[in-house]
Formats: sequence, structure tokens, C-alpha cells
Amino acid sequence: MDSSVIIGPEALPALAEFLYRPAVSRVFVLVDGNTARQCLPLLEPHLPANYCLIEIPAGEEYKTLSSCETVWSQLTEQRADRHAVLVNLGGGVVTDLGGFAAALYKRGIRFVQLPTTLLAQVDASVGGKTGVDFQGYKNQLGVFQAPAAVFIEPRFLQTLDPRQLKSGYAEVIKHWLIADVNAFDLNRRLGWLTDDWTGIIQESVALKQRIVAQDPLESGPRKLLNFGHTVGHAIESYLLLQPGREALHGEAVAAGIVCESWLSVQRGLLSAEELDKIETFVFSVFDKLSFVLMETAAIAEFALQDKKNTGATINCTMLNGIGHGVFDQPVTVNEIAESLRYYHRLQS
Ligand SMILES: NC(=O)c1ccc[n+]([C@@H]2O[C@H](COP(=O)([O-])OP(=O)(O)OC[C@H]3O[C@@H](n4cnc5c(N)ncnc54)[C@H](O)[C@@H]3O)[C@@H](O)[C@H]2O)c1
Ligand SMILES: O=C(O)C(=O)C[C@@H](O)[C@H](O)[C@H](O)COP(=O)(O)O
Ligand SMILES: [Zn+2]
Repeated sequence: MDSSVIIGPEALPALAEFLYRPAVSRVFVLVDGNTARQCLPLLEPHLPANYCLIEIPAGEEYKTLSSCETVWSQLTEQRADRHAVLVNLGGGVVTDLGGFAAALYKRGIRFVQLPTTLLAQVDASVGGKTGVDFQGYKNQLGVFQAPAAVFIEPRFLQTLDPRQLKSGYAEVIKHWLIADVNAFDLNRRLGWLTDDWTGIIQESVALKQRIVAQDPLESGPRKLLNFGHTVGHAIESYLLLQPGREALHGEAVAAGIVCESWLSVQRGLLSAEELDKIETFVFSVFDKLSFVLMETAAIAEFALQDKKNTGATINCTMLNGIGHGVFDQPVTVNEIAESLRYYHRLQS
């Protein structure tokens, strides 16, 4: 799952070099409605003149098989062969969906990730998890498939909405919590806004790559990267089904981080003082998500579809102290509901 990752001003020239090789028959660029307008102009000078644009609507609700059909139809109509390359220009929805669509077209064409959100630059574009949502469950259909390369240009972040920037920051906090206590401590003191996103991206990518290299297919330590997601995905999936109440992925993960840290305290793995530090940092960035107590049982049920489960056992990733993730900690649906009730009671 190890692909080369190029970060910084050299990323787009390096992409051009990759695309102009004779081994590439045709270049397809996948965008959503926003990245077509706000990101394509920066990329276009680096693309061959005969590239073909494929557009899907923006947003998690379009991370579906139906959007994949749009990609597959265009590739088919344009007679894309196995030497074509799909360039995924967008956030995590475009990079996940584009990677999945490329992996299935003619049993696999190469794709490159060109992430344009903080979330996709620090997390989604790296590590080879691709997929789409299905029947209300997050990433229910997907494959592990490494991109040919990842090209990260932090200048894309200049047009990103602050709410989206914060969403990506949740995955950065997650990385520190599972593997880097010093960075967690330093950054909670500095505060979340920075003028050095490049540094943050480089550190997060390196940390994620180290974990993925040990366990690309998530049979063990890669589950650390799923910290905050057993509860986070349950919240995100539940709210996605309720138009007008949707939470961004990172917002749901931030809530999941608080809930799963609380579960870690219940297991005796994390101290109350550490939980307090985590909550203070998380709520300095994120507002509390809103749900009522009566909904907690229904939200918790979604964890029964978590991909880390073995049979009916929900295996959660927890913290054995800040900076030390620990995976495969069994929890019940009731305990997850209890953690949501704890979150609900918190004053932010
Ligand atoms: N594969 C993985 O390892 C992995 C990791 C984390 C998250 N994810 C997935 O990533 C998805 C979330 O990704 P996301 O937060 O990037 O969401 P997203 O792709 O929906 O992008 C967020 C919004 O920002 C817009 N946008 C993108 N780049 C922009 C830019 N530069 N300027 C202005 N607008 C821009 C998009 O059009 C969209 O409206 C979720 O589906 C999640 O499951 C995958
Ligand atoms: O790369 C990983 O591994 C992760 O778990 C990163 C997560 O941030 C990401 O949201 C991932 O898509 C979750 O995967 P899933 O297997 O829980 O669907
Ligand atoms: Zn995530």
C-alpha cells in the first residue's frame, strides 16, 4: 500500500511528469462541482491538452455506486484502456470514490490522488483505503488499492471553508492521540489555527504511512487509525439519514474521539485528567454535535456494522494513555450508547 507521496510546490510539476510519460494512454480527471470551479484552474496548466473531465456532485450523499456508474460510463464511452490514468482532484469523497472506481474499471487502471481538503491531504489520500457508502453504512463497499502516487499541494487549502478545515483537523488530532503525545501536547497549547499547514500535513502523512506499512490490510495495528471511528461512523451514518442534520466526517470523528476516550477511562486505560485534556482540546475546535438522549440507542446500533467487528463483537480502538492507541478492545452496543449519553451531558 506504499505509494510515493509528494508534498509542496513540487507536487503539481511532479504530477505533470508522471502524466506525460508514454506509458499513459489518456488522462481522466475526476472532480466534484466545487473542485471543478475552485481547484481545476490551479491544476489545468499541468495537464495534457486532451484530458477528459468527469464530474460528480459534491458531498457525502453522492459517495455512492450511482456516482461510480457516472465514472464508469464516461470511461467506457471514451474507450479508456488499461493504460489510462484517473486523477482524483478533490476531498476524501472524490479520492475514496475515484480510487474505488479506478480499481474496478477493466479490473483496475492506475489512479493518482490529488487531495484538496485538509482531511484528504492528512488522511484520505494516503494508505489505499477506497470505497463508497451503501445502504446507509459508511464505506460498506470498497477495496484496498494503492494509488500510483499522491500529490499534495497545500495551496488548494486557500479556498477551503473553515468548517471543512476543522473537519480535517479531527484526523490530525486522532493521529497525535494514537501515536504522538509530544505533538498533542505542543499543539493543544498552540491552538488549532496555524500558518504552517505543510508541516502538519507532512507529520500526519508520515505517521499514517508508518502505521499502514506495518499492516496495509488492517488485520492488526492499522486499526489504530480507526480510533474515534466506531462511534464516529455510527453518529455520521445516523445523521446522514436525516436531511438537514448531517455532520461532516471529521465532526463526527471528533465526537467519536471524546466517546472512545471516555470508554478508555472506563477500562482503566486512560486517566480522568487525560480525558479532560482531550475534551478541552476537541471543544476548543469543535462545537458539540446535537442529538437527544432518546436517539443514543439507535445511533449505537450502527456500530454493529463496523468493519473491525468479529461476529457480534464490536472491537473498538482505545487509548492506553495519550499517544498510545490500543486496538481490539471489545465493547457492547450498550457501552457505546452510554458513551454517547456521557457526550450528551458534557457542557462545551
Ligand atoms: N480512505 C481513507 O483513509 C479516508 C480517511 C479519512 C476520511 N475518508 C473519507 O473522506 C470523506 C470526507 O472527506 P472530506 O472531508 O475531504 O469531504 P469532501 O470530499 O466532501 O470535501 C468537503 C467539501 O469541500 C469541497 N472542496 C474540496 N476541496 C476544496 C477546496 N480546495 N476548496 C473549496 N472547496 C473544496 C468539496 O467539494 C466538498 O463540498 C468521507 O467520506 C470519509 O469517509 C477516507
Ligand atoms: O486509513 C485508515 O485505516 C483509517 O481508518 C482512516 C480513517 O480516518 C478513515 O475514515 C477510513 O476511511 C475509515 O475506514 P473504515 O474501514 O472504518 O470504513
Ligand atoms: Zn476518518
